[in-house]
Amino acid sequence: MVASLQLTDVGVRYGKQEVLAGVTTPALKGGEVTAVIGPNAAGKSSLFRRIAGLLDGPGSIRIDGAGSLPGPGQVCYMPQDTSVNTVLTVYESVLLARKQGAGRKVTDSDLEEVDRVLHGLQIEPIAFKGLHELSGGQRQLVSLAQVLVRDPRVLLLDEPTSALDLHRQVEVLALIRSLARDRGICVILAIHDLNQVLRVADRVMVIDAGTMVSCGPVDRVITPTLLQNIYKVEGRIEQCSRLCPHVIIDGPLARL
Ligand SMILES: Nc1ncnc2c1ncn2[C@@H]1O[C@H](COP(=O)(O)OP(=O)(O)OP(=O)(O)O)[C@@H](O)[C@H]1O
Repeated sequence: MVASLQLTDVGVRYGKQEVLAGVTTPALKGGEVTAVIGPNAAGKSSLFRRIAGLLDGPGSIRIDGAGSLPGPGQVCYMPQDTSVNTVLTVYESVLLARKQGAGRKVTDSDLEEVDRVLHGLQIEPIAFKGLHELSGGQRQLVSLAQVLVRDPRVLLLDEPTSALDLHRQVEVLALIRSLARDRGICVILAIHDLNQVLRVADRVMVIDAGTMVSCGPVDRVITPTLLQNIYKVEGRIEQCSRLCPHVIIDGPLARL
């Protein structure tokens, strides 16, 4: 079944400080990838933590049209910080993530799913390394494996490619794209690289200073006006040979 997620008037406060208010979206459908963009400290991670049920706050979050609270296992969240302090191996940590809230008995299908995810992310060669022995990029791939293995309805990925080299970024985003399509998962990812957003996303949500300032198809949202208004950078959008739009920084900041 295709998932859907709809936010109505969602907000976040830390104590008395309101960092996000009035976020209302159309129904974000399974099979689609929504990118959340915006300046540092705009409120993107706070929005993710709120959707994942880790923070309370005003507003409603409807998944598959039901209830205002996400049910267990419906939402999987990969935080920005992927540091670890455990002695588990990569394989153990991914299997443990798979079993989270799902009973202790490990079945053949659990093991097959772990193998499938490790293979998809091409991290089989490090399966039996300790988490503490991994590079930053490897840790990020393992964190991704830990959420993908749980078969979520809604997948929230906070900067999932920030530590990856270009080849891995391209591969991981392609994997996320096809998982969304094949499994009908609703994927929302925060990402700063606008060129990757233009390649992977169907829809873009722009958060600026705790407010959603726009939400729509990528080509309508990522424009020279957005570059200027949100990022204070002059630029234009051009298409590559495969007709995918790319941001070209131009003007005084083009060459430093
Ligand atoms: N645990 C916390 N307690 C208090 N304030 C917080 C907490 N976490 C975040 N904030 C504040 O909330 C605001 C939004 O932070 P958030 O992490 O959501 O931004 P972001 O858009 O994800 O930023 P970035 O792009 O830099 O990761 C910031 O002003 C931040 O200082």
